[in-house]
Amino acid sequence: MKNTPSDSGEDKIFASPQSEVAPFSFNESVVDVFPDMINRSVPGYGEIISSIPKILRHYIDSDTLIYDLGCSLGATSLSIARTFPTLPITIKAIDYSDAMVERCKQRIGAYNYQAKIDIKQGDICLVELAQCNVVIINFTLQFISRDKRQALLSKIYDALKPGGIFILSEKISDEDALMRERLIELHHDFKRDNGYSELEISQKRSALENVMVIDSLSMHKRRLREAGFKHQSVWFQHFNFVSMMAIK
Ligand SMILES: C[S@@+](CC[C@H](N)C(=O)[O-])C[C@H]1O[C@@H](n2cnc3c(N)ncnc32)[C@H](O)[C@@H]1O
Ligand SMILES: O=C(O)C(=O)C[C@]1(C(=O)O)C=C[C@@H](O)C=C1
Repeated sequence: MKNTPSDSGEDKIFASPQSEVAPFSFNESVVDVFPDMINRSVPGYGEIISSIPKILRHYIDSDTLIYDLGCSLGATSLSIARTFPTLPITIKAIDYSDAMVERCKQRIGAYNYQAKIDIKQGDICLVELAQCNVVIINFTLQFISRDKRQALLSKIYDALKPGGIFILSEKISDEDALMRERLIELHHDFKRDNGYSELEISQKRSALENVMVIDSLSMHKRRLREAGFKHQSVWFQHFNFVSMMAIK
């Protein structure tokens, strides 16, 4: 995807030694480099974003309502809107970070499509969801406190119309200690291959500690079942990053 100049910076946030690494936050400096950061940090990110419209092909009609929860700069919403440029679908994109929401609003205006993308600042644990056809949460549940995750998934299940689809992408922690270690090594190799230094990898890791709390795949599966989803599958995995789909 083409970036607008304001968010096309190279991620150098953790490149210099910091005497004390502050907890990671989706602030203005992160927003400036976010597309570069997420593409170089999340294996399969681009493939997930470009595959989601293909998965949704069978769920999308003119009056479809889609939620993109934790939308950041709107990559998922834009990917959908640009794949179906003639359909007047409605996408409600919500993010907690003011900086993300402001930049997302500038970004989505830069393209032509019929979809109405409505971007709002808000906490996805608190917002009310209308009856909808599709809900997507890409790499955001991991930033929500664990004790709120089940309630959020249950709210999503309740909001979906029968036959509606939920897409959940997350970093996961393998339950097998050896595999967990190997997958973390592979992820760090992925970051190295993308130009991050040892210092950048370790300082970001410290910044994310206690901010990004990751679950096992079986925990995600259990939560989806508990929320009411009877049909679920992992449709994508690259190292310790997965995307799941669940149908009501
Ligand atoms: C890794 S980014 C998501 C990436 C995005 N979905 C994409 O595919 O490009 C996580 C986002 O979740 C947002 N976030 C974290 N907690 C949130 C909450 N409680 N409500 C809404 N957004 C939240 C952050 O502000 C951040 O923009
Ligand atoms: O696990 C890591 O080291 C990451 O950098 C992952 C991750 C994510 O999954 O959201 C963390 C923060 C940024 O938003 C980009 C990527």
